[in-house]
Amino acid sequence: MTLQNCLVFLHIPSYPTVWLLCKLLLHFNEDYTCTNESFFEFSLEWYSQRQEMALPLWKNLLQTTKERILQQRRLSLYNGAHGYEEELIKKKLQQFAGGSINLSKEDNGIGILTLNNPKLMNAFTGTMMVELQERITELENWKDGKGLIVYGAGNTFCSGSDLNAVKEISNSQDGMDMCMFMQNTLTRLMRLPLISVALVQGKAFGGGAELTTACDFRLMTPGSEIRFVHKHMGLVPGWGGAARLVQIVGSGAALQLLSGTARVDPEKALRLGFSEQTLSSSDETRALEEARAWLSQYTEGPVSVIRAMKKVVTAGRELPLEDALRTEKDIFGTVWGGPANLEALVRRPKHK
Ligand SMILES: CC[C@@H](C(=O)O)C(=O)SCCNC(=O)CCNC(=O)[C@H](O)C(C)(C)COP(=O)(O)OP(=O)(O)OC[C@H]1O[C@@H](n2cnc3c(N)ncnc32)[C@H](O)[C@@H]1OP(=O)(O)O
Repeated sequence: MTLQNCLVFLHIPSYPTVWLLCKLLLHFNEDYTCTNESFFEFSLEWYSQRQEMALPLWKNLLQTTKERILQQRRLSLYNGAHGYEEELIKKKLQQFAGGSINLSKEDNGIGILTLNNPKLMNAFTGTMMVELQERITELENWKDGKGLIVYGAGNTFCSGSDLNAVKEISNSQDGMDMCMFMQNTLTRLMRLPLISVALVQGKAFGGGAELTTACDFRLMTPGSEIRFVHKHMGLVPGWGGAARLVQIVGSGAALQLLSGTARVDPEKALRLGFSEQTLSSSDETRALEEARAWLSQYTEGPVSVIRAMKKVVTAGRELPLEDALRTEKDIFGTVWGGPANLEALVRRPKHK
């Protein structure tokens, strides 16, 4: 990290600590590179040794910035250490154009994410993969968001990667890059502090089936089908679908669905606990309305509480017990004595 990067990265162009930062980095020539963490460890060490010099503000800034870096690291599954160069990968993916990923954020806190490439059964082109990441970044920054419905245009969900693009990136490096990009993206989707539902109409095949596993819930319309067809492609899931499927239905059922490329219709999905409900209509508009109604029973209530609820469940699902408990404590602290809590103490609701 050079001095310029440091300053830009730390976003502290005006603080007096720029002087301190320059002092520190003067020890190193311009080409000094460091990992973010080693830089902050060194800085903290350097300043803690010169206690009288270290401005409390500077130490707080460093600590906050370090936490932000670690948070950013946590958000991203892969990074440079894994050979993951995101900007290069995005450039490559953008060579395969077509379709779009649309997002509408509604006043009631429900987002509607539409996979829009109906001519190809909503198959994911390279630009759609990049747009999916852009929409998820928007959702990560949507502080009023409580719920999300993911569905496909043209009354079908998604038939996986666009096979025309797949042919062009069939070499190992490009395949691994696409795999890491989509795993990063779907992990961020899964971790959104919103309650997410995949509305499955028509077909959810291959990567499309994997996308359904990155949502908290699945709702299916009559006649719809989820199918992990990877074996027929000489593949295993690459977008994280296997790891998530095991968590949802258990390893036995997951192995049968993957190695048997079973057609999962709404009845089978209910039996497996893979789908929450079979909707009554397979009409696109009515199915979306039914999905909204289903989701609203869980997103009713203060946005801060709904988002905190998803966060504690994510912690319980992903962290070792003691870390999950500590995270729950921290999240509890954000709502205890908050506006919704205080208002409820006045209202004294009866839970009949
Ligand atoms: C990590 C997994 C990931 C990867 O490896 O990168 C993948 O997801 S690989 C792709 C896995 N998906 C598939 O193999 C599905 C292939 N498609 C089908 O099996 C069928 O299309 C269908 C989904 C069962 C629907 O069949 P049907 O209703 O008969 O429609 P058509 O087959 O006529 O499709 C209409 C139109 O759409 C094109 N199409 C469909 N899927 C894809 C796709 N994945 N990539 C590119 N194009 C696709 C299909 O070719 C038709 O177009 P035209 O031939 O121009 O009419």
